[in-house]
Amino acid sequence: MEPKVISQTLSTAARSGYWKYDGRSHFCQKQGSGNNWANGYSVHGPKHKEVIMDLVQREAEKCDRLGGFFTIMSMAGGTGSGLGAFVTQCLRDAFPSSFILNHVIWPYGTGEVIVQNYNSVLTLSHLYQSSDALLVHENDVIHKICAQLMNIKQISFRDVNQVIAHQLGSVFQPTYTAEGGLHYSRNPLGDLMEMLVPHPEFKMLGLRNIPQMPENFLAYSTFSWPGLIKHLRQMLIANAKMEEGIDWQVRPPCLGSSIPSSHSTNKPLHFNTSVANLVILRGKDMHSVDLGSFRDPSLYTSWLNPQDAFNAWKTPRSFNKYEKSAALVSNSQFLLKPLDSVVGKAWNMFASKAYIHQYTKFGIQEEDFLDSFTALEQVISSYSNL
Ligand SMILES: Nc1nc2c(ncn2[C@@H]2O[C@H](COP(=O)(O)OP(=O)(O)OP(=O)(O)O)[C@@H](O)[C@H]2O)c(=O)[nH]1
Repeated sequence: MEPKVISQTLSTAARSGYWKYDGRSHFCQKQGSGNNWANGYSVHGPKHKEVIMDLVQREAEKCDRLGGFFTIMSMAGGTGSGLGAFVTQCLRDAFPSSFILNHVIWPYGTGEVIVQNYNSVLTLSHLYQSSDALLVHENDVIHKICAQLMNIKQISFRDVNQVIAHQLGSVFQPTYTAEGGLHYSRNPLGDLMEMLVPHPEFKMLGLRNIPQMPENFLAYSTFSWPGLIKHLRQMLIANAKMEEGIDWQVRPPCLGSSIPSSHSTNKPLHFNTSVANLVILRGKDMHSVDLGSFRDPSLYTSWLNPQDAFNAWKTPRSFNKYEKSAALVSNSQFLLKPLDSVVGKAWNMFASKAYIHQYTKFGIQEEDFLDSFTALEQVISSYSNL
């Protein structure tokens, strides 16, 4: 929201020499939302709706074919979270048949904004109503990747953002989306939703990729597809966010029992059950890769046909100097623990009515909080019962 931040972003893009923002395509105000969701959602949102939506409309009209909207926002502050949730709702109203994917930055677990759990609960519950899917990046996880895989000593947001950008690029750079296809997808957002979001109750998407290492290590490393796929699959089922420290003991539950898996009590602890998965392979010989291990029905919930639950996109073009690389977007139980923790912490604060007056003064009532808690408890319960 702040002019300094916006002008820095504009000039960084222009300086890159690769691309720049249209000089008129930005919006800022003198002040942000003071880490208050209600301020962003109930004050800044309605006040600036017209200007913001005019800017969006102008961009949309430039498109021959509008694929949809991809928003980038944090949950812990007031602007990304509150204004972001408000704008997402406006997009849904103004473009009812367009795809909306919200890229959401999950705050560090500790030491940031005191009301971050309130802001996160309000953001998630509102996005769950108006968005098609939420692609989540946890700052703690990316920070760990910077430290352990990228060998960065003093980690800044710039480093964190570079890893996030790499991961997003590994999904959204052009690929062939049809089996054996030779045409790049023209509708990546739509294809992504079609493959990963088969039910509106399950909208949480997570992203993992392999390999990830400092650029100067690449010249000395070789990778085999079977090795990469084996690691990526174990990262999925053991819910490891990076290739280091994977728990190799985690195994899929045995199938063949007569009890439907959703009612099964014998699921191994820590096994990460999926609704759907999408693997994206980039680099040479990708056509020969055997992805059978991702088609294993025991990885998935019982209510979806396993054949529909797994898809792969491929391209022979290597990505970002990696000769071979694989990314996995999954709709799975990966976020259950962090979600449960955020909701639990927010609930404890709410029970003692801490800081609630900061929200009621901008028109967000206690009932709004209760509705948000209920909505997210439902999401937690749905994912738990996969
Ligand atoms: N990954 C990443 N996270 C960021 C970055 N900047 C801020 N955050 C996270 O965003 C949260 C804070 O929200 P901000 O985005 O700074 O706040 P805002 O949306 O501008 O809202 P106000 O400051 O209240 O106007 C914290 O969880 C930060 O860790 C960034 O450049 N990269």
